[in-house]
Amino acid sequence: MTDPVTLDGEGAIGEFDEKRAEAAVRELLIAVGEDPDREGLRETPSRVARAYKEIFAGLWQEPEDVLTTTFDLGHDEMVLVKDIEVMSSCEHHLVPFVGVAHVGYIPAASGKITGLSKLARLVDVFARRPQVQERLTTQIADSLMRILEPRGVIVVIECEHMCMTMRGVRKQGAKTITSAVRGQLRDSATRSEAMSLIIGR
Ligand SMILES: Nc1nc2c(ncn2[C@@H]2O[C@H](COP(=O)(O)OP(=O)(O)OP(=O)(O)O)[C@@H](O)[C@H]2O)c(=O)[nH]1
Ligand SMILES: [Zn+2]
Repeated sequence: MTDPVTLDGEGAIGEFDEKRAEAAVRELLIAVGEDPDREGLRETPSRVARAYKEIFAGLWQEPEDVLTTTFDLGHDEMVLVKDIEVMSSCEHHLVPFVGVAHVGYIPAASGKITGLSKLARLVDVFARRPQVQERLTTQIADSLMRILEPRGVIVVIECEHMCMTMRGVRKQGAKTITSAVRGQLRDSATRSEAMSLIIGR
């Protein structure tokens, strides 16, 4: 079986190796001083392996897989879906970072519009990988620009990082906000309109 090889966070090549993941979790349990053969832990390596397969499912998906449905509605004003749940994993500590994403775009005059749910699916494709928040934000914006060819894109993500909460600096409630703005949404008036829609909850 080919090892999954990540290319700068651009996804994996090869299958998910469940047996290998299971063996690694067993090793980790031993390394932290646990007994992986005790009753409560006996099934844990296989459970964790299956959980990782789900949590990192985005490694085996491409944005093109989800941005499939496009319509021609003749709508060329901003479309914004806000408060899309984000559940991702920090690639430095492999613990979750969670929060919301706001994704907006301005279709080209005779351009492609996608289904609203597809924007949320797109967030998941990139969130379900070992990530940093900045790259997650950029990948969503750049794939929308590439696939829908809109006049502009804005992506704002607000997350709390468990690696800052449950360990390390241990600061609960700190939110990290990242944004990526492309095309016409870089213009200050358009950008302000988008930001006021995002902030006005
Ligand atoms: N820029 C960025 N940093 C992140 C993200 N997720 C986690 N980090 C940071 O990655 C850094 C890794 O720092 P290191 O000094 O290598 O690791 P560490 O000793 O575990 O750091 P501490 O978390 O400060 O204990 C930490 O400052 C984390 O807060 C992210 O999405 N973006
Ligand atoms: Zn972290």
